[in-house]
Amino acid sequence: MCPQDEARAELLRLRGSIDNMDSALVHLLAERFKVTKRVGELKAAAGLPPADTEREAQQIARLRALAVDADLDPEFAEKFLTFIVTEVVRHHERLVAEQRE
Ligand SMILES: C=C(O[C@@H]1C=C(C(=O)O)C=C[C@H]1O)C(=O)O
Repeated sequence: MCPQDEARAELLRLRGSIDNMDSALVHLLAERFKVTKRVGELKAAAGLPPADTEREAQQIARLRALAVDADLDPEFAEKFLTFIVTEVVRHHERLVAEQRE
């Protein structure tokens, strides 16, 4: 096999692995959002605030430490978590608004 064909074959293998991990991420996120939906419903029913910044600070500190151990950029880990949590809190706020309607 010529070097380009070898590179193409390796590229295909690597992309297969990337696709598997992207699938796992989507499934993990779907499960996480199912659980946070239950948390949102629980909080809305109990009159608790949609966001909990103390809990978020703990999660950020924990994920940053995990990222360092895993050789992942902790800034990226924090941005990724913040992106997800922002969306979760938006869902929770919508639940409260719907309850008021
Ligand atoms: C899920 C919760 O609600 C919000 C969303 C969080 C999350 O997505 O991890 C964390 C804290 C809260 O701001 C919670 O309070 O646990």
